[in-house]
Formats: sequence, structure tokens, C-alpha cells
Amino acid sequence: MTPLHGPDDTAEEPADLLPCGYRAGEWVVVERIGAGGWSTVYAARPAEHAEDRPAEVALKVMPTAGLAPRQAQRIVESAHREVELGRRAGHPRLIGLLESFVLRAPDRPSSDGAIVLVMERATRSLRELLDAGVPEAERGRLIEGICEGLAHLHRSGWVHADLKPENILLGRDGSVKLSDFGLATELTGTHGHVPPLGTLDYLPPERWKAPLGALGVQVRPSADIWALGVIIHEVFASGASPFAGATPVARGAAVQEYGEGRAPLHMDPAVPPFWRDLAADCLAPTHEARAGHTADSLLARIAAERPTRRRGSARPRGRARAVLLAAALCAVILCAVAGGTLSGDAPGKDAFRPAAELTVFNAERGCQDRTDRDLGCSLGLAIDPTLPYTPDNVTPTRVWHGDVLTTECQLPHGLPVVDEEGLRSTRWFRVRLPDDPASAAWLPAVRTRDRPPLQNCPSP
Ligand SMILES: Nc1ncnc2c1ncn2[C@@H]1O[C@H](COP(=O)(O)OP(=O)(O)OP(=O)(O)O)[C@@H](O)[C@H]1O
Repeated sequence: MTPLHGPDDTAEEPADLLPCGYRAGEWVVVERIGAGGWSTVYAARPAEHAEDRPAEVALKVMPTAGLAPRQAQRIVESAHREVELGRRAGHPRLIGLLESFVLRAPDRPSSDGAIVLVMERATRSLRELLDAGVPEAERGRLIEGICEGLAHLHRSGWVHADLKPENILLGRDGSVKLSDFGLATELTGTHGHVPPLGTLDYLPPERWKAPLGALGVQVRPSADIWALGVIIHEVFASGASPFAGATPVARGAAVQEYGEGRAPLHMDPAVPPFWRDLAADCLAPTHEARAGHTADSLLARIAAERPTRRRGSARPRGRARAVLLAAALCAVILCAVAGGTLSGDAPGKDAFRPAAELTVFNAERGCQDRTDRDLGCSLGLAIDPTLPYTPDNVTPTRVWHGDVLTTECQLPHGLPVVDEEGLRSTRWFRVRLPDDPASAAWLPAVRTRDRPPLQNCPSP
């Protein structure tokens, strides 16, 4: 996020605050990932081996030292919003927040007192993918994932208020995760309030004239829908904004001209007709015209068009198929939510619990970077988690580091398994076989670093 009226492309990066190997709380810094206006993000690992800790996380460090009291207050409020949203509206399409703490670093006065958010680590952002070129076959899936995240946020009563490619992260399995909820606001009635901050390229026309009240600027979910429209265009038009201009301020002027009806919407012909119509609806010039295009309604349109998209692409294999299976399950869950299956007054409440994704983790370092699916790096799924995890108790289906499996339930007390790093667990997850989703087998918890909340399985 950047000051709304500030020159956002001249912002200085904060100095590199924490060196590699630095211990922050229960975590050790591995490397610096990136920096935003108020924070630096680091990759980190647990200081000590623990079963309930992921092997890698991202630490978002927000220093407060040397700031004017109002700025420090803004950072505290921003961290509070992220923690609150993570606590109350967690979802597979939102980056997971593990914990937050205040860094005690008397040896480093500039970091002492910094607020640290410990997050699920993503592999890269949509911005990086846009810079590298988004593969054609991935484009629709990415937009659908963003839309799923937004639909969940809006249904939960929140507005993101800073949706942009830097804040759309990709998990190791390619899954979309919305992040950076430092400006997210909970709706009170039809709108919420945010500080006068944002990223110029993604602000709807009405934000350029919004009055600044005591609580900040008013925002509504339609502001996120506008940002989604810009992002759809960027994804299909090699990163180009639908609003021409050499700088964010010039593009902002084009947005205002369009909003006032003085210029039409120009979209790149590279954007396919279905996505162009969708983006045009997201980019309706006023809140009133945009309000009918909710994230749920956009998601339904995308789901209805999906078979056409599928027919146009080859049958996916391996990991891609697992990702699509997870996306399909996710769509089923979203439909169930939209249809009230999970609502408090629905009959059969709790009869259907959402599935979760697990990313397979192989503790053998030499296997983690291999993509050749070498048998020596494969891992087995057990037939019976109460019997020894030996070759005669595993299915013929093998899985590899980074594969994504779908699970619906766990067995907390199966036979203990110890991995190559000495991590021990009695927990097992019942997973769908990637090559035969109608069948299930068991993944020992030491073979993944994910710990989704799950119901217990009936005894096997
Ligand atoms: N959980 C994460 N895993 C991996 N990378 C991350 C994670 N969170 C953030 N990043 C990376 O770190 C960069 C900085 O993130 P941050 O949220 O601090 O700032 P920003 O969104 O770029 O800017 P601002 O918050 O000022 O708008 C991001 O661009 C993103 O690429």
C-alpha cells in the first residue's frame, strides 16, 4: 500500500533489517523475500523441530521504531486487521496466518518492537508471474482462484481494499492465495472505512473523489471487483492495464476520464471474449453499475464457462490434475455454501465438512528440487494406518514432494511414523488417490507440513 496521493513509484525500499540466521521469536530468518511500503518479508524456518510447525514460513516484519506516533499507530492497526481477518475468515484461498508477535531485539534498535506476522509461505506473487509471462492454460484457473478468495472475503463481510498482483500469491502447488490484509476492513452495513492509502493502478473511479472522514475513506466490495477487472485484463494482456498512461498517476487520470463518461473502455484484443465481458462488468464505471456483479455471481459465470475451457485444453496429468481436482472440490464447497448447506439453519448441518489440500513433503533434501518423479524419491500411501508403514502396507500409487492431495479427515492416533529428520507423529490423513479419486489411502502426517483443521475419520 502506498499513500494515495504520493508518487508510488519512487517509494524507497526499507533497509534490509534482519540478517540470514537471525532468530526472531521461534523462527530463524533464511532470506529476504521482498519489501512493501511498511514491511519487509523474510523466508524463515522453525528454530526447533516441532511436529505442529511448517518447515518454512514467511515473516512479515513491520518496524515501528523511529516512526511518528500516528504512523506507528497505523502499523499496529494494520497488523491488527491482518490478525483479526486471519482468525475469523481463514480459507484455502487466503494466505494462512500462524501467529503474530512483537520482536524483542535490543541488539538491533531499528527492529526492536517491530510487529511480526508469521504466514504460510508462498512461492511467488502474481506480479512475478506476470513479469515472467502467465502460461495461457493457467490464466482462467488463476482468475477463478482470485474470485474464490474474494467471494469468501465478501461473504464473510470483509473488503480487501488493496487487491493487486503483489498481494495475490501462489502456493507451491500453484494454488492462489490472497494476502496482505493490512487495509482489509470489515463492513458495517454497506461499507467499511480504510485509511487514505491504496495502490493507484487498482483504485476505482469513485475512490479518486471519496471524501476523507474521521474514520477514513469509505469502501465497498465493489472496489475489490474493480481491482479484479484490472487484474483480469493484465493476466490476458501480458500485464497491460486497460487504462493507458506511462505512470500510475497518468493511468489514474484515464480512470477518472472513463468514470466521468469522457472516454470509453479500451480493452486489448488479446483478451478473449468471455474474459473481456467479465472484465467489462467488473470495470463498470460507477459503484451502482458494478454492485450487481458480485464475486459470487462472477464465480458462477466462470464455473459455467469452465467446461468450454476444459474442452479447449488437453486432459491434465499428474500434479495439474490434482490441482484441478482440488479446484473442482473447492467449487463444490462454494456452491454448497452459496446454497446454504453449511449455514447454521440448514438441515444436516456438519454432515458435510470441507475437504482440505495437503502438499506432500519429502524430508530428503535431494528429492525436493527434482521434477523427474524418480522412483527413489517417491513416497508411499498406506493401506492401513494402524499397521506398520512397510512396503506391503502401501498402495501401488506413489506420490512425490510438492504433489497436492485432497483430504477430508484425519486419524490422530495411528501407528507412529518417524521421518528422515527424526520428526515423529501418530497422525495420519485419509487422502484421495491422485490417479483414482474414488479411492482413498493414508498419508502419515510427517509427509506433509500442512495441518488443516479436519474432523476425525471413523476408525479404519
Ligand atoms: N506469505 C508470503 N510468502 C511469500 N512471499 C510473500 C508473502 N507475503 C508477501 N510476500 C512477498 O513479499 C513482498 C512484500 O510484501 P508486503 O505485503 O510487505 O508488501 P506489498 O504488498 O508488496 O506492498 P504494500 O504492503 O506496501 O502494498 C510481496 O510483493 C510478496 O511478493
